[in-house]
Parts: sequence; C-alpha cells; structure tokens
Amino acid sequence: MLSDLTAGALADAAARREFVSFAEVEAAALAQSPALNALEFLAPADHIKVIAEVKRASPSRGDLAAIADPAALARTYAANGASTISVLTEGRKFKGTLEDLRAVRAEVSVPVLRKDFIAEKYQILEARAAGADLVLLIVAALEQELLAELNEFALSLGLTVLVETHSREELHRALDIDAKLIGVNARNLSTFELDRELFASLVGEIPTDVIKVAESAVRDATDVQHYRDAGADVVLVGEALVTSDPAATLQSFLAV
Ligand SMILES: O=C(O)c1ccccc1NCC(=O)[C@H](O)[C@H](O)COP(=O)(O)O
Repeated sequence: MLSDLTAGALADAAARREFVSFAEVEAAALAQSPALNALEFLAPADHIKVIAEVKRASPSRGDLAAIADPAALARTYAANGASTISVLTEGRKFKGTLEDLRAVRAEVSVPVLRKDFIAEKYQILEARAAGADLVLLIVAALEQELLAELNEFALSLGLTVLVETHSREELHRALDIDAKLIGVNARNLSTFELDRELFASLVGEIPTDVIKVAESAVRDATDVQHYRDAGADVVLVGEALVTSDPAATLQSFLAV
C-alpha cells in the first residue's frame, strides 16, 4: 500500500509537471514569504500540543468527512488551539488537493504541513510554493540516501521536516539525518494495523532536543493523555477531529 501511494503521488506530480515545470515551481517557491518556524510553534511546553489534520478520506477508513471548506475547518482548528494544521494533499485515496493547502495557508497564521507521499524535490517545491511551512518525509517510503537528500533540500528552502517512523530501525534512520521533529506513527502504512503502544516503546531512544510527535489512532482525550504520559510533546490527529465537533474535541484534547 505504501509503495502504491508513493507511486501514485509521483505519477500525479509528473502530470502537474506537464503544466508547471521544475523551474517554474522553484521560482514560485522562492517567491513565497519565509516559512514559519514550526519548531517554535511545536516546542515542548507544560501542555500537549496538537497538529490538527484536514482529512476527507483514507485508505483504511474510506470517506470520513466531506470538508467542502478546508479553510473554515482550519480556522476552527486554529481558533481552538491547534499549533499546526496538517493538510493531506494526496488525491487518490485521501481526496486532498494542493488547492486545499493554499486555502488553509491563506486562512491561518499557524504553520501548515503538507502531508503527502513525498519522494522527489518537485513535490517539496510545490509544498513551499503553496505556502507550506512543513513537509512530511516517511522513512519507510524512502531509501536512506534519498531521505537525507530530500531532508536537506526541504531545510534549504526554510521548511521544517516532520520525519515519520514506525519502528526502531526507522527511528535510528531519522536520527542519522539529525531530524529535529520526529513522528512515531501508530499506523502501519502497509497493513493499516494500529499500535498505540509503539510510541511508548520507542520514545526513550529519542534525544531530549528532538520534538516528539505521536501520530494517529487518537480516538478521545484518554488516548491523548496516554501519549502525553508516555512523553509526547505533540499529537497529530485526523479522524477524531473531522468526524466530531472539531472545536469541542480539540478543547478536550488540549485540557489533558
Ligand atoms: O489514515 C490512513 O488510513 C493511512 C493509510 C495509509 C497511509 C497513511 C494513512 N494516513 C496518514 C496518517 O498518518 C494519518 O492521517 C494521521 O496520522 C492521522 O491519523 P488519525 O488521527 O488516525 O486519522
């Protein structure tokens, strides 16, 4: 599934490149005002922080929410304490678009993450050109050399990189590229199995100067508390927010 998602995302980027060349998207990226420093927004604090996700659908759960107005949802997230907004821009399974990202960027003043299956520089330039402040790099989807190259490229554009892991070996690959924002995803992206204990089992190996993000599988405030007790600085939440009253749900998460 993960290699299919990545191949699909690359094919879609290649189609866009027929209309917007590498040089053109690079010029658009460089013309943007500087990216927000997401590491400051997500820095450890005396309370948990939330990356709130705009997520219409997923391969594991199908349709979740129509989200006709992603900017309005992002505004609600930001007004209720989200530290960063994640926008799923993958179109085939998540029903997202880069236009969603542009709309969210124009609406909020907190950092915006392009959440997609990134495997080439063009996609990183697209993210910056659309106003993203962060990009996601999924260790499982990338050979180490490519992971390091894309990480360096994103950093050179002023982006923050959320490096996503799902095992001890992947965590050490993230540390090898000196990642400063590391996510441990409870969801196995190939089998969709959820392991809410994975974060707790790996967090002890993450240095103190790295911001620790527990990703996926948050259903309610109890799960947020569980991740917080294990040492999470940040939780990344999609489904639980888009399938409920997002303001009330977010407030309950931030109250733990
Ligand atoms: O959500 C999925 O089914 C999925 C399947 C395959 C690759 C990625 C997938 N999701 C991306 C994410 O990592 C989540 O959207 C994110 O962590 C939020 O998860 P949740 O709160 O469980 O919706």
